[in-house]
Amino acid sequence: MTAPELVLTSSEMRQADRATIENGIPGIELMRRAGRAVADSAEKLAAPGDRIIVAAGPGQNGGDGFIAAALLFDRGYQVSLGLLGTPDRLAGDAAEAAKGWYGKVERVEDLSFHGADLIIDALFGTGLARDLEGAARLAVERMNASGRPILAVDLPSGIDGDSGAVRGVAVKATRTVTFAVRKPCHLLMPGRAYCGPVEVADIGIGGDTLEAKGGTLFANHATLWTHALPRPGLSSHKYERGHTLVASGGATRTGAARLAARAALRIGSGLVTVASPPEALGVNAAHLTAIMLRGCDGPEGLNTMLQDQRFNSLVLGPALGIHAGTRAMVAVAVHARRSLVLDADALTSFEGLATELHGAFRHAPSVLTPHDGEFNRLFKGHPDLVDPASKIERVRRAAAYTGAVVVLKGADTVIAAPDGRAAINENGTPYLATAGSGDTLCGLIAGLMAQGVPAFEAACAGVWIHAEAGASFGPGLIAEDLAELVPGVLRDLLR
Ligand SMILES: NC(=O)C1=CN([C@@H]2O[C@H](COP(=O)(O)OP(=O)(O)OC[C@H]3O[C@@H](n4cnc5c(N)ncnc54)[C@H](O)[C@@H]3O)[C@@H](O)[C@H]2O)[C@@H](O)CC1
Ligand SMILES: Nc1ncnc2c1ncn2[C@@H]1O[C@H](COP(=O)(O)OP(=O)(O)O)[C@@H](O)[C@H]1O
Ligand SMILES: [K+]
Repeated sequence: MTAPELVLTSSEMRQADRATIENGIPGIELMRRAGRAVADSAEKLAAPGDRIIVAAGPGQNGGDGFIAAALLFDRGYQVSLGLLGTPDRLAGDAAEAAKGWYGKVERVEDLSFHGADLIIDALFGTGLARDLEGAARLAVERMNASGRPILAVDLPSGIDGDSGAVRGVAVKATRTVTFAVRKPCHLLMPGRAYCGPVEVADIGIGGDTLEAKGGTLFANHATLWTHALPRPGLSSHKYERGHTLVASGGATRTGAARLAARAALRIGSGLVTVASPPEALGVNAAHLTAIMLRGCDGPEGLNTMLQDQRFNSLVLGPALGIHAGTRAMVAVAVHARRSLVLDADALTSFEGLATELHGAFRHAPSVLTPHDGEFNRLFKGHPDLVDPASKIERVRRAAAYTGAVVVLKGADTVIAAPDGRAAINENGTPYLATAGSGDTLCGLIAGLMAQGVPAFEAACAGVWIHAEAGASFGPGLIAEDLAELVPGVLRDLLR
């Protein structure tokens, strides 16, 4: 089976580079391999003899640019190179690399990018330390304004490697070539949108080294969780496939729960029941067939229902109402120690009260699925959770704080577990931004947990399957479609 795709932060990557060097591959050799990968990638974007302009920065990213420039010159391209700063400031491997470039070293300020068939952006990589200003900023703005194709070395200059944020201004790359593994900025927004297609070049940093220095952050693909997906045995019966309970809102707010319930059933939960306030039983009954329905009056009603141990997975939140009653239902669910997915109103009801959730979810598999607004409301007053620039860091901290797996939704949904594992999702589509889409996601995750899938794997799989379903439909997608698309996605996964 293919291993999960590791993603390394800038500091983890530096450690992996260092370990590789200590194990006997000199830094300059790594840089030569990186530069060769850049040259090879450039050739895919250029025609023989084309004019290629390399913008090199003051660090090792610039060093990669010098190597690529020399190789491309040898391969018959017309190459010019402009440096940000002066050659005497180059240090380490970059200084060594610069010695192999026999052409003129221009000032990056003097380059005219309009004449280029291809620009190679080797200004900054993982060492970017502050916002771009002055000559660096101007160079990036001029590269972007030229309208010429740009190949970014490691990552588009101006993008923060760990957070994917734009530091003042950033190169809009046509394509990016990175080394060994992808970095968070290749998957997180807005960075991802600046990269173009990302090519990962092997420069000889071993899998063991990458695993040892990273090992907790992944791209969210099937390789991460497919082993955990439920596969019913020949003699399975429905009670072995779990029983998901979804709490419904009042008479005019019932659709969200039914969307979640339907998704739980489609993902394979053996039974699904909607727990409905008495006044909403009629409207729920009018719309449910395979899904069962039970009257459930608030926290006491839920407590009574949960005496039945067969309800092993719960969804609370969609359209449940923002009030103390919802908080009390969450308390009942937590006390009952069932697999639990909390979304929407169940999260917003704790606005400013996050301390009540501190460590609350340690004792049972639990998943919180906020979008940015819900996350910021929930953890208001906790700058350590809300302020970090990196989405990965925010989600990891929230998971550690609550003891739950946290899914921070968006175009770049990040899933993190209290033990530090995290995954970035990338197969979504903007068409998923439609009313009720999040409710469906809750049902998918709860339905997987009902079948015994651990919380982190259930959350990662749920997010991916949800996104895959949405992407397979595309324009015109409405939340009702999502659950119906799940069987097709599952069929491919379980093949
Ligand atoms: N041996 C290694 O570690 C390898 C490193 N490689 C390359 O090395 C890169 C990392 O190199 P570095 O750590 O030197 O970092 P960078 O080359 O990304 O940038 C660091 C340099 O830019 C300056 N700088 C940072 N932010 C600035 C700003 N906003 N305005 C102006 N100057 C700024 C710093 O003072 C420093 O001189 C990677 O992205 C990759 O391209 C590759 O050659 C593979 C091997
Ligand atoms: N631009 C986007 N690209 C990919 N996925 C998106 C995008 N915008 C929203 N989504 C996904 O759509 C879902 C919306 O959920 P949510 O905001 O809770 O909506 P609702 O409350 O209407 O159900 C989430 O899974 C989110 O990750
Ligand atoms: K770059």
